[in-house]
Amino acid sequence: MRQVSCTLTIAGTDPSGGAGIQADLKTFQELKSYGMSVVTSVVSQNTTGVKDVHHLPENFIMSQLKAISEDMPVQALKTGMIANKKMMKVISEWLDEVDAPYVMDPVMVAQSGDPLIEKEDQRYLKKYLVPKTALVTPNIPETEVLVGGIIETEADMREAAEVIVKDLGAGAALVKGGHLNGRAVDFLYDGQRFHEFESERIDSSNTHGTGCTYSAAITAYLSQGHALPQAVKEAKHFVTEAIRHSFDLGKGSGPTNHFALREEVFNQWL
Ligand SMILES: Nc1ncnc2c1ncn2[C@@H]1O[C@H](COP(=O)(O)OP(=O)(O)O)[C@@H](O)[C@H]1O
Ligand SMILES: Cc1ncc(COP(=O)(O)O)c(N)n1
Repeated sequence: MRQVSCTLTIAGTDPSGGAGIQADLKTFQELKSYGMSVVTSVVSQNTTGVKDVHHLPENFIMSQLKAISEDMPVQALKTGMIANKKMMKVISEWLDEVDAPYVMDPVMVAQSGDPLIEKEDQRYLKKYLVPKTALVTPNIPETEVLVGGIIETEADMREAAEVIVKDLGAGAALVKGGHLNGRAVDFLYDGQRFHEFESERIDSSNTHGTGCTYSAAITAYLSQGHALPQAVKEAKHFVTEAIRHSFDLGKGSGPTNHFALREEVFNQWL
């Protein structure tokens, strides 16, 4: 019988295809994992920003989650945009029935600056979801919300990663440095030690969906049995190449290139 790893994303949509559920499914597919998705919010957005948002009722989110868990295996899962407390609560309840590593991308604001989660509900991510994670992957502004403080240096990033694990109860924390100047470095704290993942900073404004793509890639590698530091290392390579070969599409911050590791496709474009 053919075996395949199954990965699930629970997130909002991006009709322009660079972020959210669409980015997650493209990433799963590229990394040879069978992708599944549960929509939380339908977001009308493109590379320039968010136009409108329609939140699905929490009972409908639960219905989708049950449709997956009563029928399909899940080897690893991730969450992206979860707009409000009611959604967080049902997802948290459902997670109690699932035995698979859970990666949380604590999405709060789109690259364009538009909010994707109700501000007063941000704190409920910590209460309902962070303690159930195998990994949380905040960028700098999200880290500041999670730990309450300003992150300006690499030392601050490391300290925050430790707080997210030791005080907030995450399984591990990957604090991403894309929003700081200088090298693009991320710090993983796994409860025992730090791991550092570095790449050169690529001169590109096409970074729409980088956080989604990165956390989806980590999820795909975890579903295939990689240990966490190895999964992050491979995913960092994937997202770096996706930024390096990103598409100049749209009028705003363009999407990353999920084909970037495929030489045969890539050579055709050169
Ligand atoms: N210009 C860039 N060059 C290389 N890597 C980058 C660049 N911008 C972001 N990254 C990397 O992309 C990943 C996503 O980072 P970040 O921008 O911090 O998150 P988010 O997309 O959630 O805001 C991280 O590994 C970060 O280091
Ligand atoms: C539905 C959804 N989820 C997440 C993001 C964040 O992506 P990014 O910060 O990389 O623009 C987004 N724009 N839309």
